[in-house]
Amino acid sequence: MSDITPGTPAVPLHVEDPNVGPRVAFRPESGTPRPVVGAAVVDEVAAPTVVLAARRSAPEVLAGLWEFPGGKVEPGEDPRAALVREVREELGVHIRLDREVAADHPEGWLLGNGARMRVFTAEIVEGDPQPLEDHDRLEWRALDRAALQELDWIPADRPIVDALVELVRPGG
Ligand SMILES: Nc1nc2c([nH]c(=O)n2[C@H]2C[C@H](O)[C@@H](COP(=O)(O)OP(=O)(O)OP(=O)(O)O)O2)c(=O)[nH]1
Repeated sequence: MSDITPGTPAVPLHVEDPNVGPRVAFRPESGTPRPVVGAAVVDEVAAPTVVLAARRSAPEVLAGLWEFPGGKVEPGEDPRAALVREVREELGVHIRLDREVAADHPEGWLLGNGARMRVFTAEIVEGDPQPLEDHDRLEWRALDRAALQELDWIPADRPIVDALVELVRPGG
């Protein structure tokens, strides 16, 4: 007889790995996920030619994928202030935000976990970016759709990359 009882989640919450013992395989976020902010850091907001992509080193499920540096907004924190803070923590640079890469939703782009992310273009006003936290590699890439999409982005970021290229296109 099956040991599955009504109400048992379809996705197991724990898996047994003979090498490391039980671990959490997938834990849905409870409640509303915290909003996320990301920075499309360009060389110069007035005439951008390249954007800074960052490769995640953690968590395991995202490691190796490229993203916009940034992170979660703290409760009560202004999203733009949160983004400046996150980029300082992660890359060790101070940025000045410019335009929003607008989504078709005021709270931003839908991410894989149901959170929404607002993305802003930005330029560095102080410091030399280094992968200090959460990333193992940074790369300046031409603001060209094909060149950017060659990277292995977090899937939810691909439409944002296209929108960024459109936004910074002369006349965009
Ligand atoms: N920073 C960033 N996060 C992204 C992007 N695309 C995307 O799906 N995400 C997801 C990955 C994470 O689930 C979430 C951001 O969480 P995070 O781990 O970077 O946040 P955080 O630095 O504040 O870290 P913590 O509070 O969880 O320790 O958004 C992106 O381009 N940039």
